[in-house]
Amino acid sequence: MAEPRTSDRPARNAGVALAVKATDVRIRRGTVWAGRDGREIVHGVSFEVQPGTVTGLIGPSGCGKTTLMRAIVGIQRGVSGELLVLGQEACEMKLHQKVGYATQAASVYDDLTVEENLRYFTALAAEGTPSPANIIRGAERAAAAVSLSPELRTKVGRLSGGQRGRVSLAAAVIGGRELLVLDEPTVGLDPVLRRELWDGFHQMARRGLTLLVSSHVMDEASRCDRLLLLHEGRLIADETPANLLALTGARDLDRAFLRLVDPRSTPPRLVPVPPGPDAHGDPDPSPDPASGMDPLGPGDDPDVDCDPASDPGSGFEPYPPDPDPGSGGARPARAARAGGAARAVGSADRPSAQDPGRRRRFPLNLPRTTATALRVVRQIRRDPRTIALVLALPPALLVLLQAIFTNNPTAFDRAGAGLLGVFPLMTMFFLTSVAMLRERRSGTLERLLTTPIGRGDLLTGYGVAFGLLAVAQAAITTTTAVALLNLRIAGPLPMLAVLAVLAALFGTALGLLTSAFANSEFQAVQFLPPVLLPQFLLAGILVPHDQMNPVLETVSMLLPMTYVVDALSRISTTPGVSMPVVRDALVVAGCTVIALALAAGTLRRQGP
Ligand SMILES: Nc1ncnc2c1ncn2[C@@H]1O[C@H](COP(=O)(O)OP(=O)(O)OP(=O)(O)O)[C@@H](O)[C@H]1O
Repeated sequence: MAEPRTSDRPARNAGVALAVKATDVRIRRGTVWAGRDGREIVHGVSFEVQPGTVTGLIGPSGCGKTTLMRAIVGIQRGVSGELLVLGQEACEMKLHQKVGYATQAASVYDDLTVEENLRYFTALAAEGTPSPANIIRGAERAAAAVSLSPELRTKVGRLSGGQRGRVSLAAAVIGGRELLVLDEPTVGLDPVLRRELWDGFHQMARRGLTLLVSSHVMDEASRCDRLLLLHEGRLIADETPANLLALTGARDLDRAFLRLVDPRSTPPRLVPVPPGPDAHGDPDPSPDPASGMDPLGPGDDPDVDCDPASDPGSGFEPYPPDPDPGSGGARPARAARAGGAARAVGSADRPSAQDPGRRRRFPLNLPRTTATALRVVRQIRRDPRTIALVLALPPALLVLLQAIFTNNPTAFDRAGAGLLGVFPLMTMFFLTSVAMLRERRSGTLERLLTTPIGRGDLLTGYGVAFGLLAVAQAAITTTTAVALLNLRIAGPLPMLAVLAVLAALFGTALGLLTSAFANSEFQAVQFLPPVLLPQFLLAGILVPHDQMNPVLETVSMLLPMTYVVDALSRISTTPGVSMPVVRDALVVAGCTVIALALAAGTLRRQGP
C-alpha cells in the first residue's frame, strides 16, 4: 500500500513541462510553538500532474486533500520535499498570476452581489490597469461559466449554498490562468449542474488549462483523466480511472478504492493493461477497451459536444484577453488553440523579460489597492446601522458632554477638543478589527492571498476605505462641536480635522493589527477595553499630565492616544500651528505606519 499503483505514462508527455511535480512531499500542520511544529499530515507523496488534464485528488475525509492543495497553491506552512508548480517552487509569488484556488467553503463576500464579487476578483487578477469594460466583461463571463448569469445582481448572502459555491468557483476560474486547484467544487450541486461543471472543466482542459479537483465522490472520480488516491496522507494510487479498475479488478471506483485501502478485502488483482489515454491532446482518444470506460469524462456523454471548435460560444474562458500588450498575459486558452495545450502551460518555464513577476514595481499596486478600497466602501455602504453609529454617536456624546459641563465651559473646551480625536480612534479601531477578523475567519483573506494582491495593497485599501469614513466622521463631529456646541478652538480648524483623521487612521491600523489575535467577533470586542481604556485614562483628558504621579506620566508618554489628545488640546488653546503640534502629529502618523507594518506581518501568505 505504501507504493502508489502507477502505470507508465505515455511517451508523448516526455519533455513537456509539468503542471505539478511533487517529490517526497511531507506536510506538517499545526501551530509552530516552542520548537514543536505540529503533526505530519502528508507523508512523503510523489506524483506528477500533466498539463491540460483534469486530475482528481480523491480520498476520504481527513486524508489530507485540502492540506496538499493548500501546499500546491503556496499557502501551507510546514511543507518539505520538492513541490514544483508550473516549473517553480510552489510558494513563488509569480504563481499567484497563474494559479486559481477555490477553497472548500465559499470564500466570497456575502454582503456583495455576485457581480461585485466577481468584478473585484477580476480586478485583482488583471495585469496592468484593467479597463472598466474588461472588468465588467470578465465578471460576466465568469458568472456565465458557472451558470450564474441570472443571479449577477443578487447578494451572495441570499444565494443557496450550491450557488455560493459556484460564485467561489467563478472567482477561482478568474485567477486560474494556467492551473485551477478546486477543493470539492461540486459539493451541494444537483446532478445536472455537476455534469455541466464537469463538462466545463474538460473544456477548459482542452484549451490548455490544468485542473486539480478534489472530491470524495467516486462518480466524479470517473470523470477525471487521472486519479491521485490519497489515504491517511499517503498516495495509494496514481492512475487513470480505467487502469485503476483494471488493476484492482473492481467493478467500480468505489470498490477499487476499498480494495486498495481495506486490508480485509481481496488484494488487488493486478491486471496488466496498456496505459490508457490520459490527456486531451491524445491523438488517439479511443476508450480503454479493458474497462469500456472513457476516462475523458464528457466524451462518454453523447449529448454533450465538448469540441471547442464546434462550440464557439460556450464560455469557460471567463477572463477577457489581457489588454496590456506588454504583459505577455495571453491566456493559455488562446495559446493552446494556436499551438497545443502543452505548449501553453510549458511556457511557465520560460519567463520572458516581460514576465510580470520579474518586473520591479512600486510597492503598492494602485489598481488592486483601489479595487480593495472600493470593495470595502461598498461593504460599509451596505451596513447603514454601522454608518449611523460612526457618524452620529460622537456628536451625540459631545452633546452629552456639554450637558455634563454646563457649569464649567472651560472644562468642556479642554475635554471636548481631546475627544474629537479619541472618538474616531476608538470607533475605527472597533470597526476595522471586526471587519478584518471577518475577512480572516470567512476564508476570503486566504483566498486573497492566493491572488496577486500584495499585503500592502490590501491593508492600504482597507485604510483608504475606513479613512474616508473617518474623514466624514471628523467633519460631522468637528462641525457639531464648533458650530452647534460652541466649542472654542483658537487654532486652525483644518489642523483639527487633520488630527482627527490621523487619530482615525491610527485606530484603523491598530484594529487591523489586533484582529490577528482574535478568533471570534466576541474576542475582537474584548480587545476594546484592554487596548483603549488605559490609553484613554492616561491621555490627559481626565487628569492633566502634570498632575499625574511620575510613573503614570511616563507611561502616558508611551501611549499614542496621549499625543492625539495633547495636539488637539494645544490647537484648541493656541492660535496657529506650533512645533509641538506638528511633532505630536508626526508621532501619531509614525505609530500608524508601525501598526500597519505589524498588521502586514500578521497577514501571512502561509498558515499552519
Ligand atoms: N489548522 C490545522 N492544524 C492542525 N491540523 C489540521 C489543521 N487543519 C486540518 N488539520 C488536520 O489535517 C488532517 C487533514 O485535513 P484536510 O483538511 O487536509 O483533509 P481532507 O482530506 O481535505 O478532508 P475533507 O475531505 O473532510 O475536507 C486532518 O486530520 C485535520 O485534523
